[in-house]
Amino acid sequence: MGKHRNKNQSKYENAPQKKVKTNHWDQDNQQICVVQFENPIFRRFYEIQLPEIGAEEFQVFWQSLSLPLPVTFRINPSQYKYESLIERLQDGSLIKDMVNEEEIVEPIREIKWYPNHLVWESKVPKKSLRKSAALTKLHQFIQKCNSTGLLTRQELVSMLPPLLLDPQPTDFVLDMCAAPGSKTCQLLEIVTKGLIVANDVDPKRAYMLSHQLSRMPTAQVMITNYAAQFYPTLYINGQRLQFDKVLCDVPCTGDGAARKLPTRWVKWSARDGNVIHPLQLSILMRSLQLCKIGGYVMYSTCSLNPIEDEAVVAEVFRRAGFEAFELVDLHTLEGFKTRKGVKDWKVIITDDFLTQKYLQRESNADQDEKAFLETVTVDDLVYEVNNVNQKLNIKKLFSKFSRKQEGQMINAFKTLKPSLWPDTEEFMNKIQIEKSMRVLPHDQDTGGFYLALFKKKQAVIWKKPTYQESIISQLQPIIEQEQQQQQQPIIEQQQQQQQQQQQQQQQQIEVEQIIDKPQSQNQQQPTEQVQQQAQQELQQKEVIQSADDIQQEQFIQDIDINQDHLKDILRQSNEQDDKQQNDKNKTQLLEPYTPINDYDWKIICDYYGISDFPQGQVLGTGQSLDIIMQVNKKFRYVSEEVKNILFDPKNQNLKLINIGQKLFERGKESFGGQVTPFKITQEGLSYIFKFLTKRVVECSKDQFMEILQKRNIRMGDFAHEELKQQFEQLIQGCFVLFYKETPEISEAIVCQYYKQSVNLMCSTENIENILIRHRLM
Ligand SMILES: C[S@@+](CC[C@H](N)C(=O)[O-])C[C@H]1O[C@@H](n2cnc3c(N)ncnc32)[C@H](O)[C@@H]1O
Repeated sequence: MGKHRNKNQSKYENAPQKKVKTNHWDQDNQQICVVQFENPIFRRFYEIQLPEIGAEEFQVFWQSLSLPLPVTFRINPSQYKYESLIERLQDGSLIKDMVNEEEIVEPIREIKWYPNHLVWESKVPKKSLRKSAALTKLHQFIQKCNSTGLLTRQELVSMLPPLLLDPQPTDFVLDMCAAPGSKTCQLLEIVTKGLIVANDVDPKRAYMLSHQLSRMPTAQVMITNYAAQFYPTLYINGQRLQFDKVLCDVPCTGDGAARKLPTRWVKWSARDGNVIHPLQLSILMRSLQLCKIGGYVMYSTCSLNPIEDEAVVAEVFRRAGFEAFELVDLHTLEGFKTRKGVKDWKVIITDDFLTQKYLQRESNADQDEKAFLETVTVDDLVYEVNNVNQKLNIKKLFSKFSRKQEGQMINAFKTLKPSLWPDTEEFMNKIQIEKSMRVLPHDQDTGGFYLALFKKKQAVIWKKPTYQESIISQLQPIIEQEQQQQQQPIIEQQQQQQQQQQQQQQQQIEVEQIIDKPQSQNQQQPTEQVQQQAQQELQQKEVIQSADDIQQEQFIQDIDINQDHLKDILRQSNEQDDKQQNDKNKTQLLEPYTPINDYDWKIICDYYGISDFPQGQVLGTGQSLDIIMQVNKKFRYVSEEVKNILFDPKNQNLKLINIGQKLFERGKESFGGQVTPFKITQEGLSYIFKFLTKRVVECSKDQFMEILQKRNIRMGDFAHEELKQQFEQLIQGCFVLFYKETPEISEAIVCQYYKQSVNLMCSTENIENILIRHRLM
């Protein structure tokens, strides 16, 4: 380890350089810029981190990172008649209808390793798909189906975490970093009866997530807005809520997603991974606490940097030991090529290490070290630091520089957590890191991805981690020892002070931390009294921690936030945390959700002839205000689980973005001065339809489809006399038109009868959803 394969030249230098360029909208400068898909520092980094792939393969890997991604989508199995779409794709009839016969490309193919024929791919990249006249229809069809919820367009690798987390319909699932929500959607397709808590620290993104989910029934969903590393313990029926599954799709540098994020090529820096590692670690630690014993936590990133991946996984084992959880083997998808989690990697402090100067240094290996040192500047001191000796050398190097430069060195060191470094091979074998999964872009023409699945076996108690000898925790005493040797004249006095300090520090550590760390030989043993004290503290803390409910360490406060594009993420996390602390002392700003008041409920029930529907699960906010005439009033339907969480007195001031499914709303329309009674929402219809005994009109399938296509019908022009009479018997207002497919299944749509016309009261997407499904059948 630590040896470079070459002197002043990358082993891949002779390989042809690609020059892919693309226009890209630069958010920061608000202008279109040309992005070149090449970045030598980025490339050099991965040449170092992926030694297991040879030069030739590296070239393929590298080139694949700059190619556009294929379009992939997943059919939503919770949609009625989704099988018809699969059949039409399988027999090719759907494509034949749309694609020009002369088209040479295979327009669409099934992803065989994904279960139940749900995932399909078009090799024609998104851009070409839009431009190609022959494929325009196909593209429009995919877009339409996506907006109506019949399918979800999602990158292939991004489907892996929910797939391998294997949620069950009745599971309680927590999605820690959920926005913009493609993985939450995937969970929602399966978890139809349990609970999904989807969270994001960024309120704007959390609202995007809410919008994304609105394509599907969501009574079992709660969207929250917390910094995940400080996610509060939730209670349900007075009991601590523990999740069956936790998805921990953390914020990352995203370099595995460089194929779809052109800015990664411009802004890439080796330091970014080092900077974001502590936040990723703290989110994973909290996820492991919130999971129930016997449950699963999926950790994933779209970065191939081991510091964001295996280093984070290794650190949770160092902190929790080997008993609390274990890694689950993820290499189980037949026909899908995966790579094992790596046991070894390099820590690069800054990008300069990857540049020419360092390489020149390597080429002059026999040059006198001292002479070389005279020529380097602090910016050149950027290193792969894999053991104490190398680290000491850096310390020596830095010690030659001026104060300002030393300041820079300290800053550089501050970003370095010992957990960035790989542990011994023995340790990595013990945690079975190879069970975690890497996906390289060129293996299957996808993005790059990393996944690790944990099975929780016991309550997690975080301990002070111990690092292998060579890692940074051992650095301080050795440096001090060196300094002592160099400064003999003042040594006695300093030694005494130092010893005292060390003793005090040692005592404090023993008392404050939960320690099961074997003492290193040069550390002093605590006194008997301190041992006793530590033991008492340990017992007390175990009681608290075995409840798995401790406050997280403030990892992020150590983060150096000089990284431009990570700043926002980290600042948000900090702000959210501050806000969370402040919020504790404030009363809640938003009116809380309460069950629908009896007055409105009676109006609704009388109007639609509803009985036996659980009033307690229909909730609204601001109900204390103007109960009777309030316009734009909305009521949402939540599952029993969501209701029980909301009304558990132990859950105080929940930071909610949204809950459940919008079910009733009162618009501004009025009929002869009367406010419209509440209309049912099309999305909520699936929950309430079978409880309606009034204001429902049955028709034939043909009549239904005719009305659906016309959208507005004037009674004067309407040919179906019998149906017309049924409409005319309605008093003005909302009603539901339906036809019966089978005795159990009906297709239904929310309409409004208004004077002499019938209008559909739902979105274009709602209408398209039904029309497409019928065209497919
Ligand atoms: C990789 S993206 C998640 C993608 C999402 N799982 C999906 O499939 O659509 C990471 C998300 O984490 C959020 N985030 C960043 N820091 C966070 C924190 N401390 N707690 C919770 N969410 C955070 C970001 O706002 C971002 O939406």
